[in-house]
Amino acid sequence: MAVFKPENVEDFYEIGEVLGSGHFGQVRQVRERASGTIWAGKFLKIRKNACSRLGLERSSVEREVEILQAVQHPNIVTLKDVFESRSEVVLILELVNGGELFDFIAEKESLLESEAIEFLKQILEGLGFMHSKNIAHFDLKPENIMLSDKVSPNPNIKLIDFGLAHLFLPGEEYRSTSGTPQYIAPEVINNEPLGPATDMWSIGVITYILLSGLSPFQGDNDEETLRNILAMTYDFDAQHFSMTSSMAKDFIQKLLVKNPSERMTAEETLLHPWIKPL
Ligand SMILES: Cc1ccc2c(c1)c1c3c(c(C)cc1n2CCCN)C(=O)NC3=O
Repeated sequence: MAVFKPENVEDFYEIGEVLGSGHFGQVRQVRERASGTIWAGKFLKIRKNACSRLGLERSSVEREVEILQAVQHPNIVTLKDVFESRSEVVLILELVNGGELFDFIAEKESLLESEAIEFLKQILEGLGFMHSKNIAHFDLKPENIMLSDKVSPNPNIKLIDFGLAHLFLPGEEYRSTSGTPQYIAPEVINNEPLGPATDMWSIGVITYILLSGLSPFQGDNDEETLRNILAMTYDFDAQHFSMTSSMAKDFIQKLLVKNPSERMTAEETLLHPWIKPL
């Protein structure tokens, strides 16, 4: 069982404003007392006993920590420290100040293909590194793709939030129906075995959104969205894709493939002519 620091996190960090919250707990700005450096503290409520339904299983937090410790890469947020009290685990994470890719797109409606390619190259470098270590993210979406800063012309991309990530043991079969409807692959909906290819479907959806501002399968509610995914009812809306290159559409079409084994891998995407022109 992993041992996290039993000291009180507030002895080492001054707790600041809330940056975000979710089913897991909260993410807050924290200031390291010794150095003044600002980090992101992810405060996770832990179940006190097997019967309680509130909070996360400690084992799932251990898994997230183990995965974060295994993937040190310029495009993946780094984990600095872990503290534990009776009912809470606190992950001290690299602060990524530039906000979500989601907001960046919202402000610009959609991106130039050259801008989208620069973002995707970094996302795929980080993802390819994770997949090479048999780790899949399983919650890729614009909210979990952060920009290092808001000002530089081509900000650094960081993948965050490994709460649903999984480290595959050789030959292991893994199923999960977690994730966000708009971005999940058909095999998730069908409760079939998942793998790194499941992340690649999400990349196809994210690319479609980056280039058009539209979400390919989104329906009026989650049920309709899931039906659209299984029916593969997406097209390149003439109004939003009239200026999009055929290479870009080919890239998306090679990811939004129902059979996971026929989808491009992260490595193959980095060699696709749209991403890596000859
Ligand atoms: C400046 C800012 C604003 C909101 C942030 C973060 C940083 C942030 C961060 C992280 C996570 C897991 C969630 C975060 N959130 C919550 C929203 C993420 N989609 C993280 O790991 N580092 C962050 O900076």
